Parts: sequence; C-alpha cells; structure tokens
Amino acid sequence: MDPAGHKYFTVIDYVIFALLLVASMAIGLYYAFTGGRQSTTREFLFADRSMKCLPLSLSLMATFQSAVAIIGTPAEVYANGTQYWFIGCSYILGLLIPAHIFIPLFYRLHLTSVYQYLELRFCKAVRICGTVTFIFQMVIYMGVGIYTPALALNAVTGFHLWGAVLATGLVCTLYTALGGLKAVVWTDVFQTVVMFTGQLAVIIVGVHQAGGLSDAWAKVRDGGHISGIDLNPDPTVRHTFWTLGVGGVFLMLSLYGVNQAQVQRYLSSRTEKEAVMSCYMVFPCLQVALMLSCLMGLVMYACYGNNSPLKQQYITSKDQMVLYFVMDMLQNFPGLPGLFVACLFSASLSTISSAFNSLATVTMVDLIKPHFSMTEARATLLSKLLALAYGIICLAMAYVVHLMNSSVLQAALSIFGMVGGPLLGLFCLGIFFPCANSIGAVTGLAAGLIMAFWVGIGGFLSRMPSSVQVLALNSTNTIPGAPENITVTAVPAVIDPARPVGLNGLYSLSYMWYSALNSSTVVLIGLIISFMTGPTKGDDVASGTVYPVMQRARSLLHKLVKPSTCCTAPPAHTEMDGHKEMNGNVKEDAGTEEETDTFLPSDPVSPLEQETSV
Ligand SMILES: CC(C)(CO)[C@@H](O)C(=O)NCCC(=O)O
Ligand code: NA
Repeated sequence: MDPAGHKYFTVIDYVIFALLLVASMAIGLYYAFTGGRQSTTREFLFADRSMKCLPLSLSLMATFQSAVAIIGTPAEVYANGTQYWFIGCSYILGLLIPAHIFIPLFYRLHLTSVYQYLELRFCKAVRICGTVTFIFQMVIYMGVGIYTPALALNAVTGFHLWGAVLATGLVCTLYTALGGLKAVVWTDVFQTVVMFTGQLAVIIVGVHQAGGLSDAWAKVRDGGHISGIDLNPDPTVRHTFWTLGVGGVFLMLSLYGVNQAQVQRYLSSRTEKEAVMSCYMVFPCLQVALMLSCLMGLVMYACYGNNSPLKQQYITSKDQMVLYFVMDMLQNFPGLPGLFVACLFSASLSTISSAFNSLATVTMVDLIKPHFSMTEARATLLSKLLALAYGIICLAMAYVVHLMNSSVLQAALSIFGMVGGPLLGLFCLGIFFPCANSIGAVTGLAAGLIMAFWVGIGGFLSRMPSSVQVLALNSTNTIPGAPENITVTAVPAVIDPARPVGLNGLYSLSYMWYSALNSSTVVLIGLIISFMTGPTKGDDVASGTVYPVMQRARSLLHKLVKPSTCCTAPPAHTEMDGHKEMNGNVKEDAGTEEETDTFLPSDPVSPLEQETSV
C-alpha cells in the first residue's frame, strides 16, 4: 500500500491480465484465418448461420453481463441485502416469451437485422427510427461497459485509467473486426469461463477469511442481509418483488426479445429449434451469474459487517467496493487479484464485442446497403471497418461516461429501460396489434422516448441531494407552507420522501419499471394514433409479421377444455396448421402484400437472404 491507499498488483497479476487479452486476441486471429476467412458478410455477421446452442447460450448471457453486473450487484447486495436476487424470477417469463413468440417469428422471416422486421410490418421510416434508437442505446451502454472496470481498477490499484480503457478497447476492436461473429461468440465462451472462475475463487477465499461457511452465514443473517420477499405494491420502492419480478420481465424482453445483439445470435443458429434451445439454456446460465454476484455481496458483508471501507473512507464510491475487497482479502494469494481483474475485464470484453458486431450489422444492413449497391467483398470490408469505427466511438463514449457519475448498475439498467423499453414497445405494437399503422408506430416510439427521458431525467435530478434538487422542485412544484428562501437542508424535511405527490410521484418511480412504462406508452399512443389515422386492415398486414394471439389462445383453450376429445377437435388443429403455413410461406406471400410492395424493390439484404433461405 502507498500513502494514497492503493494496493498494488504483483507481476503474476499483470501476467494473468495480459494472458486474457492475448488469448482473446488469439481466438480472433484463429477465426480470421480459418473457415471462410471472414470473406462474406454471412460469415462475418452471422457465423455462417451454423452455431450450436451451447456456445450461443453462453454468449447470449455474456452480452448483457458486463463488469457493471460483476461489481454493481455485490455492491447492491452489500448495501441493501438480497432483495435484488428476486430479479431472477423475471428470467422465467423474460426468456419464455422470447423463446416462443419472438424467436419463431423473427427466424421464419429470415431476417438479418431485427429492424428489417419493422419495414416488413410498417415501412422504411419506422425501420430507420428503430435502428437509430438501437445505435443510440448500444453506444451509451458500450461507454459504461468499457469505462466501469477501468475506473474501479484505477481507483483501487492506481492502474492507469486510460491505459486500461485503451488496451481493452483496442484488443476488443481488433478481434471483433478480424474474427467476426464466430470470434465474438467463442471469446464470449472463454470469457464466461474466466468470469465464473474469478468470481468463484473470490467467494471461496472470502468465506474462508470470514471464518468459514457457518460463521459467514451467521454474520449475514444477524446483520439482516437475507431479505424476505417484499410484496409492497408501491411502484416507487426501488426493489420489491413487483418491481424486480414483474418490471424485470419487460427489461428482459427488451434485452432478450428484440435487441439486435441477441436476435443476431438466435438467427445465426443452425435451426430454429436450436435457437429456441439456446434461449432456454440462458436461464440456468443467468441464474448462476446472478447467484455468484449476490453471494459475493454477502461474503463482503460477512467480512466487513457494517464497517464498510466506504464508511472508513478507503474508497470514494460504492462501485469500488468489490475490487477493494478483492485487493484487501486476496493480497496474500498471488495471482488471485489478477484472476479477478481478468474476470472483470472478461465480462466487459464480451459485452463490448457483441455491441461492436451488432452495431456493425445494423449500420451495414439497415443504413448502408439499402442505399448503395456493392460487391460482397466490399460489403465485408466495410463491415470490418464499421466494427473498427464503433471501437473508436466506444473509446469516445468512455470519456463521456467519465464526465457523468452515478451508480453503474442502476445507470446501465436505466439505459436499458429508457431506450430499450420504447423499442420493445415498438415491436410489441407490430407483433400483437395488426391494426397498428406506420404513423402510429413512429408517433408511439417518439412518445415513448419522450416519456422515458422525462421520467428518467426528472427522477435523476429529483434524487440528487444538491442544489439541483431545489431548482428542480421549485420549478415543477410549489411547496405548501415552505418559506420563500428555502435552504438546501430544509428540503428533505418539507417533502416527505415516503409520499411523493404529483410529478414527484412520477419521478420517484422505481427505475425497474422504466421498461414497462415506456413500452406501454409506445403501444398505447401507437394504438390511439393508428385509430385516429385509419388502422391497418387485417389483410394489409404482411403475413408472418403478427403473432395470432387470439388464435393461439383459442386453440390452447380447446386443448384444455376438451383434453379427451382433442383428436376429434378439428378447429384447434386447423388453426395451428394455418399459422404454421403462414409462417412457412412468408417469402412467397410477401410479394402479394400491399404493405411489402415498398419493401421488395429496395430489399437491402436480398443477397444474404438468397444465401440463407432454403
Ligand atoms: C441485464 C441483467 C439483469 C440480465 O441478465 C443482468 O445481467 C444485469 O444486471 N446486467 C447489468 C448490466 C451489465 O452488466 O452491463
Ligand atoms: Na459481458
């Protein structure tokens, strides 16, 4: 330790960290020089559509599991107990719905970008709005993802902040740009193993330091850190079963149902069944990831109790807790700090690489190809350059995040809810409501985004314990009975934080509801505007682009009501078959549909589709 309180890495720690980067790079190079040598966009962006479900499921999990989750979740559990663990309940519906509604629909449409769906269902403008929103979401998220581990490492070990950002950014950009989706998926697999190993090692050593399993358990139990289920229906309470278990479903749907990074993985699997299976297998992977990071928080509590290093001012923010704990407890285990740092950066590398690859895909498929015709070789080169360009944008975003400052876990999940939520709403509007039209879709998306930023930024400002709060309160609400020149310290006493009223009620909505609120706003406004401007008629909707909710429900009901006579109940069967046929014949039908007339001539991905459609 030096006077600044830094704890230093040993040589062996540096070696382990370097090995992570070298191994990731090697995987990238391997896929750059084997197989089709990344010479087609089909290989570069879709791994030849030949992926199996095990690597895919690990990769699906790794995409949205970054250093943010590795250090944010334990910090949350350390501070507030295990309530956050109930987010695990949302994984059930949050993965079942994508597996049975979104994946079959997208897979049968032979999409390359999920935003292509928006053009099939609505029109080109909606597609571009969706693409731009996605790019916006992923670019901010990438910044958070790359900056978080570097900042924590810098604060605790004095490791050069921008050195870490540049090293990881460069390595990641290179292996993504050279090895394509195959490299991204297989580095994800390797990095997930490193991630789990690092967490497990720290938990085991931590339990040992806390005096063994039973002592550690007694400490967290007596400290009140094992939370029972909180069924408080108040939507402003940050974490309850409802905000996490129900609000979390919408968050999961926006990530695992309609996010290009994930849909691209589903689409790159060999068969539809394998895509569905990989989605199923994300469930145990996510539960393991959640369990490990919650356990880490509990182990930290067992070691420090309420006497946190934050309170003792060894560190300056909650997000430095985990790394401080690792350096503090593991300093006598050479190599383990390095392994944990490798774990942290593995988590982030696997996130950023997915972001680069998916961003390169949508930029290519949705924004460039429809407007410029080019050879396959050109298109592949351009895709690689795009992956490179997004690497540089990512570094720039790290600097922007550097200028902001908030709890990383909540920040990341808020971005998912604020930008991913409206996108989820847009897809739901198209998939579940055949009457929705393009004007409704665009207006709905805009309304959802406005709602998101209004509530999100309002909430952010009203939670800030500074003069900004006074300004925010005074500009939106008059405080009854408050003196004219109200002081900063008087504010909490005047506004009872337990009973927010008016706009403050909206601003204090739990961030876990953002995705639900914003996606519902899109659907609601989208439907209202659609009805005002003339709803789409059933026959005008391109086939295979809507999910037949009523038919499915009726056929399910038939099965339930007449289980013994199911063989002689033709209605259920004909409807099921009808649906299958509809999806199967998408390509043939598409030309006859009015909605898709505008789509076909400028079909941007036809070369890709020809390769992939049987
Ligand atoms: C997104 C969930 C809830 C789903 O797995 C989880 O992985 C998580 O908390 N992620 C935080 C964001 C991040 O790790 O970048
Ligand atoms: Na990750």
